[in-house]
Order: sequence, then C-alpha cells, then structure tokens
Amino acid sequence: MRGPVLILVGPPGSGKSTVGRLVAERLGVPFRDFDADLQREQGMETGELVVQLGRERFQEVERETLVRVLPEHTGVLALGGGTPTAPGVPELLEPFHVVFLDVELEHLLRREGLVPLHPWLLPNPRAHLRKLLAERRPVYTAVADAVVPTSGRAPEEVAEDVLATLTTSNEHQAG
Ligand SMILES: Nc1ncnc2c1ncn2[C@@H]1O[C@H](COP(=O)(O)OP(=O)(O)OP(=O)(O)O)[C@@H](O)[C@H]1O
Ligand SMILES: O=C(O)C1=C[C@@H](O)[C@@H](O)[C@H](O)C1
Ligand SMILES: [Mg+2]
Repeated sequence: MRGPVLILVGPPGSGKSTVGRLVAERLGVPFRDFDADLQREQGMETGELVVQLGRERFQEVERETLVRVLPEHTGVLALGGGTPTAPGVPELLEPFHVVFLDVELEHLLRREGLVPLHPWLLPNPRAHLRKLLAERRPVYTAVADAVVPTSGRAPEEVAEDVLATLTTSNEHQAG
C-alpha cells in the first residue's frame, strides 16, 4: 500500500513535528508535516486559516487535501492537531500505522510557542486546551494503533517508544 510508514496524531504542542523528525531520521525516511502541505496549498499558516475559513470549512479543506496527499507520503507524516476530528478523516487513516502522542494539560501549557502558532486558542488558552483534550482524546485513541505518553519526557525518549511500536506492529503482521 502506498502511503506513510507512520502517521503521528495528537493535540497542538504534543510533539508531532519534533518527534516525527527524529523518528524519520532514525528510519532514514522523509518527514512531512501536513500543516506545511496545507499552508503551501492555501497560501496561509494553518492557525490563521482556521480563523479565516471557520472550523467547518477548514476541516473540509483538510479532508480534501489529505485524500490527495496521503499516497504521496512514503515516510513519517505528522497530521495537524485537529485533522483526525475532521469528518471522514478517521476512515482515511485506517490502513496506516497511527501513533497518538498524548500530553497532560499542565505540560502542554509549558511548551514553547503554542499560542502564537494557534491564535484560535485565544482568549483563554488554558480553558480552550482543557476542553480540546477532553473532546479529542477519544478521537485520537480511536484512530491510533498505539498511544505514547509525552508528559515530562524528552523528545528522544518519545521517539524511541514510537519506533518500538513500529517493530511490534511488524512482528504482529509477520506472525
Ligand atoms: N517531549 C517534549 N517535551 C518538552 N517539549 C517538547 C516535547 N516535544 C515537543 N516539545 C516542544 O513543544 C513545542 C511544540 O512541539 P511540536 O511543534 O513538535 O508540536 P506539534 O505537535 O507538531 O504541534 P503543532 O500541532 O502546533 O504542529 C516545541 O517548542 C517543541 O520543542
Ligand atoms: O489542533 C488544531 O485544531 C489545529 C492544529 C494545527 O496543527 C493546525 O492544523 C491548526 O492550527 C488547527
Ligand atoms: Mg507540528
């Protein structure tokens, strides 16, 4: 099957881009960031796109773009934080190895650059993120083959665990 060897999902700031790059490097495959695909095609940062288009239209654009670009990605793909919640997206992810990078609210709030990148979190990022985590955890879990906790752990440690899920999954398929 053509498509990514690994797809990372999780809330904004969970480490999809950071960990995704490390894992891709270790596997010797390319890393792709779905937010960068959207930004290139739409000519605007995705955080700004959510504000301009509204969430509903943004999610339609996400699904349409994902259908087109999934077969082009052969390496590690980091999805946008909200991509798995877009209608029709969980079905598209089913054939692939998906890992959910989980993070606790307090750890998330300490991570750098979160709010400037995601202006739709304003005016109350803490309350917005608390609600977002509660609503999305079941969705991320449902689309994922494995969950890797990231709170209080260095990206390198997280990357090791993500790599281990690939080995386990290969053994499973082989057996
Ligand atoms: N395990 C970690 N521990 C502490 N900080 C981390 C960890 N993983 C990532 N970070 C930091 O948190 C910030 C967000 O990480 P990153 O951009 O990889 O998240 P993301 O899931 O790709 O978010 P987005 O949805 O915004 O693209 C970065 O400043 C990064 O250095
Ligand atoms: O969690 C979200 O809803 C988002 C996360 C980002 O990756 C971007 O895709 C956009 O800012 C929306
Ligand atoms: Mg990212």
